[in-house]
Parts: sequence; C-alpha cells; structure tokens
Amino acid sequence: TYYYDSVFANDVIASVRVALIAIAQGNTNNTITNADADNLLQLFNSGQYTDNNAVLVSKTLEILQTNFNYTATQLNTIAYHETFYAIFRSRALCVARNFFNCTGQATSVYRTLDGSCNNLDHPEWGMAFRPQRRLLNPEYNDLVSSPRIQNTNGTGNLLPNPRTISNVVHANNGSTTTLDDKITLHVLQWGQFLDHDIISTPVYTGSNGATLECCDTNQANVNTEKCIPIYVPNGDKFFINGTCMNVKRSSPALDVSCNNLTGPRQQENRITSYIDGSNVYGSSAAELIKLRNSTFPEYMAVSDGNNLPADNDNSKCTLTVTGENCSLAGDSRVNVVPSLGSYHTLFVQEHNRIVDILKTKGWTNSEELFQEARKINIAQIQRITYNEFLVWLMTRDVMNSSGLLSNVNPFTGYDPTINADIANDFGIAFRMGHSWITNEMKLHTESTETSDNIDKDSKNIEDTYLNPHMLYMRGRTGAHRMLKWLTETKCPKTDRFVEDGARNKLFLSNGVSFDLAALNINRGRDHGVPSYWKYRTELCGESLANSSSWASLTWHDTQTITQLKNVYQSPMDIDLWTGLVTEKNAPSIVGPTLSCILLAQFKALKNGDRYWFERPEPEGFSIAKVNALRQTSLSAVLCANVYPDDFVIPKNAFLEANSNQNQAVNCSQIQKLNLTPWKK
Ligand code: HEM
Ligand SMILES: [Ca+2]
Repeated sequence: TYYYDSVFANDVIASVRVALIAIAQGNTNNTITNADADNLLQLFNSGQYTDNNAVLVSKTLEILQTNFNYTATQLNTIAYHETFYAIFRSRALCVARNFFNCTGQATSVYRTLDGSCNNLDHPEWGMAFRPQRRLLNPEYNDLVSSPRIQNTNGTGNLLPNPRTISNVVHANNGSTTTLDDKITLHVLQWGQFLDHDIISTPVYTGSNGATLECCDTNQANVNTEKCIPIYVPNGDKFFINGTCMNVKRSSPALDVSCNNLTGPRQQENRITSYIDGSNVYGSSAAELIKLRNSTFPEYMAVSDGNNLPADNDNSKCTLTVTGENCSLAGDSRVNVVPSLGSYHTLFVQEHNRIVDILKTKGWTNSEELFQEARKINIAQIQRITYNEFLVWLMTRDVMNSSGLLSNVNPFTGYDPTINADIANDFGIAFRMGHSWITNEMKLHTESTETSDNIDKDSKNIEDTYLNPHMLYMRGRTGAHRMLKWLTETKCPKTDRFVEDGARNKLFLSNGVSFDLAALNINRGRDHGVPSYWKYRTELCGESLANSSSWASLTWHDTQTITQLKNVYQSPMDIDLWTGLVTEKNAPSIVGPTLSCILLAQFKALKNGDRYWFERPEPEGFSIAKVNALRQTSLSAVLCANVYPDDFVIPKNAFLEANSNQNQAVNCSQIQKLNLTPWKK
C-alpha cells in the first residue's frame, strides 16, 4: 500500500464539505449542523460513492434524509441554498466566504477544530480543505495544470527523470550516513510530527474506493489529469528494469480567486494550517469524537498500556501479529513509522496528564477541562517548535531579528492581515527532513536487560513502514522505549543523501516499493513548483545573472555541483527540493535558501494566528500563564510522561548532552510546566 492511497479526496467531495459547513455556519434555521456535515463527508470518504457531481448532489440529499432524518423542507432549503448551488459552478469557496458567521467565535477562548474563524476578516484562512497558497507563482507546462517537465530557459528540453536525479544526486551507494555532530533524532521526529500538524495534500484515488492505476504499460492509456507515474530508467541498481512507481497527482483545489478554475491548478490542504495540535485532536468535530474518551470526555481515548486507541479499520496499516491494531490519531498518517506513532502517544498522554492536574486546581466541568488541556497542550507544541526546534533550522539570530523568539509581554505580533495558509512550495521545501531518515528503527534497551530473541529491539525501517508492531513490543512499552531511543541517537545531517531505506525501499511490500527522493522531485513538478534558482533570485533576493553558469551555485560545494551537472543541463533547472537539500549547511543545519523559505512560512504561522499562545486573553493566556508556558521544553514533556525522576536526560533533548550549556541532568532537575497559575 502506498500510504496516501487510502486517504480520500478529490475536489468534488472536498467542495461539498466546504459548502455544507458554510451552510451550517450560516445559522439559518432548518439547515444542517457542522457535525452532520462532517459525518456526511466521512460517508463519502469511505469510498462508497462516485465522484460524479450529479450523483453526489442527489446522494447528499438522500443521506441527509435517510440517515439523518432531515425533513423535506430542510432538504429543500439545502438544495436551493446559494452556497450549495454555487459549488457546482465551482465557485463554492468564494461564495461560502459570505456565509461564515464568526460572531460567537470572536469572543471564544478556544479555537475551532477546523481552523475556521481564526481570522475574523477572512474566516476561511488557515482552515482545513483550503487551497494552499504559494510563495512563487506556479510554472505548469501548459501554464495552467500539466506538470512542469521542461527546462527553464525555454529550449524545450525535458527535465531529467526524477529517479535518475535520485540515483545520481541522492544515492549514498551503501556508505554510512554522516551524522550531525550535536542534534538528536528528536529533530527528525519533531519535524515530521509538526509537518503533520500543518500540511496534508490529498491525492487522487480511484472512484468508489478502487485503486487508481497509473502504470499502464500502454502509456497512452494513463490519465494525465490524475496520474504522474515515475518510470524507472534503464540500468537502475535497485528497481527492476521497466518497472514504474504508481504515483497519483495531488487533486486540484478550487481556484482561490473564484475564476471557475480557469486559473492555474492549486492543491489543497486537508488539515488546519495553524500549529494547533490538529494531529492530536483532528481537523473536524467528527474526527475528535472518535479520539475522546467516551465515558470521561475530558480525556483523550487510550488503549491498553496508555497507548493510542485502535483504528477499527485495519486496512489503514499492515498488521503482522494478531491482536494488534492500526493506531488512530488526529492525523491519518500516524501509522507511517512507529517513531511518529510514539510522538502521537506522547502528546495524547500529555493531554491526559494536564487534565489530571487541572482537576487538582479546581477545574470540574468536563468540556472546560478538555478544552483547557487542549489549549495548554497546543501552547507547548508552539513553544517547543519555535524555541527548541526551529532555532536549528533558521538560527537563533535570524529568528530573533524577525521577532520570532521575543519573550516580551504582552506579545503584540498578531497581524490580522497575515494569511497563515500553508504555502505549496513550503510543503515541498519542508521535506528536507527526508534527508534525516535513518535505515533503522529502534527501541531503547534498559541497561539491566538484554535485547530478547523474539522481539529484537532494532529493525530495518522498511520492516516498520505502516506497521505499528514496535509500539506493541515489550509489553506495549514500545512508544516510551522509542522516545528514549530518539533522545540517545544522533540525527543524520541535512545533505543530498537519502538512505536506501527511504530511497529504495519506501513502503516495500510484495517486492513493490517507492523512492522518497524521486517522489519529492516528482511532487514539486506535479504542483508546478518553479525551480530552485527562481527561489534564490525571486523569493530570497539574491541578485544572480539569468545565466546558466554553474559557478552561480555559490551555496553548493564542488562535489555536489559535479553530481548536479551530471544530470541537469543547466543550474536554472534544478528542482526545488533537490536544490535545497544539497545546499551547504550554513549557518544552521540547513542552507540559506531553505532557511529563507522556512522563515516566510513560520512567520505567518505565528503572527497570523489569533490564538497564538502568547497573546492576551481571551485567545491566549494571562501573563502569569504565558510565563509558565514559556518554561516548558521537550525534555519537560518527556520527563513528565516517559522518564522516571532519576533518569538522566539532556536539558535540551534536541541536542546531545555536553559539558557546557546542555548538561545531562536528572529528570527531577528539569524545569517542568507549572500549572499553579491555573488555580480556579
Ligand atoms: C520518518 C520517516 C518519513 C517517511 C517514511 C516519510 C514519508 C513521506 C511520504 C511518502 C510523503 C508523500 C510523498 C509524495 O507522494 O509526494 C511525505 C511527504 C512529506 N513529508 Fe515525509 N516522511 C518521513 C519523515 C519526514 C520528516 C522528518 C519531515 C520533515 C521534517 C517530513 C516532511 C514531509 C512533508 C512536508 C511532506 C509533504 C506533506 C503533504 O504535503 O501532504 N517527512 N513523507
Ligand atoms: Ca494544524
């Protein structure tokens, strides 16, 4: 299984939802509720219905009638509702915008689940199912929707095959990967976890849940609107000659400018763009219901051993041991690798721990307990992201001078003119983390024990893709052991090399697999993302002559330039992801152009979030609470949930312990989140 395959979506289904939500939020009598709109969407997502417009319209009404008992009058109102009607003229989002009613949300202490009404002037900014924005305009081959396939200087030559680029530039040919000299694998794991809070781009699936086959031997039969297969070049060292990777295109979103899709194709983000723990809590009310403890709804649901709840649908992952289940979390990609699952587990446990403490501070109302714990959990994720994670990517200096690290009270950075929507090109750039993936997934073995023979503590990563088994190992203590392993292991450097586990054996199953480096390059082209060179000059302001001189690659070392030259005709052609991960790491763990792209997005995610945790109440917290939240750290969260008090851990778990700033100390000495200011 290719893991986005079973995820849903095509533009029509997504649009129906936008319309239904808009109607629900319009607060007109006799129209449908948010929850019903979500439930309806889930029925569509289960793949039972075709993506044919006319069928969907009648199906929607039919389901509302039979499953949700809507009256004829209600159905009539919906069918003739301006928004619902407009959607089938492909203008839903623009029309829907007029129906948002954020009156209640304007004074609400808690953010919505789908991100709507965060920005009161533009209620749809940052919400789930929005089109992604762009830092630079797309360069589709036909200017509107077909993938970028030609070189930049207009000679009409085709760009190299993505797998060829991967083989020439990104293969490490069996050498061991170079590790960073100080950061730990928490940088990798935080990166992916964060990514899954802010972006998820749906791809096409077949109608009625069928597999969409993009590798027809007769290439003329391939649906170019929905497919972008990668053909394996001759002489490949791993893939068998003539094979093809079955890759689907991202499904198109409605045009942001309401141009009836006449503008260039855009892609969608099906989760909330804001850093709001949507990977923990979901991006809709319907998702959250399944994630909460149904008896004590202030808590998140857990399964045996304080682990993630089971997904009833066992087709979401590969199960190799009876009695095990796929995990369920706020983001559907939770099962991709067990180390990601361990992070999801950590933040579900942290939620429940906060609830317990709030109960000792006089909080009693179940819904309030839930919401406040959610708000505190999100605050910690925001704090750790900016204060401990992003500083490695953008440097403390750059972040400081951009106001991203200021601890001044009150925080005044909120700017309602900033759109926090995730940028399409950022979504390609932030895949730099694929260069950090190790060939190994491992559980920490306590010093008093030896790894047993039945369940080895170390596995090849390809044996762990989409398989939660490691979390079940050792009496279901896998998540905690995995988190300990992340603390004690160094992270590979951001460089051009992608390990074979991800470059050759991604999602290996029955002899079929993918190349993640090639997928990144291919996806950039699918989205029409311009070349790396454009980002240097047009976005990041370097004044380079419009030349094809290889000497213009000032951020690349000579060896890398040689490899790039072996595959690209001109430095102006280099695909964005390839150009970024091959940059010299200076002055941070990534290069300057990548750092520049990250800055653009992460400024927006902080200054464009009305619920940013450092903001004053009602959206944020009192100064006493903000100050308490600023004391938290990844080590604090780990020590509170995973490690005993006498366990030795670096003060900053993203960084190996050293004798200077980052001494290893007992967990009891780590500054913990202090919830005293929450006393009622
Ligand atoms: C740990 C192992 C990981 C695996 C197996 C993995 C796998 C994948 C796959 C299969 C895709 C979709 C590729 C495509 O079809 O275009 C993807 C997308 C992505 N990955 Fe990873 N990834 C991993 C880690 C990371 C890390 C560490 C980061 C960042 C620090 C990251 C950031 C992203 C981003 C931003 C996307 C695009 C998401 C979207 O637009 O939906 N990934 N990853
Ligand atoms: Ca989010």
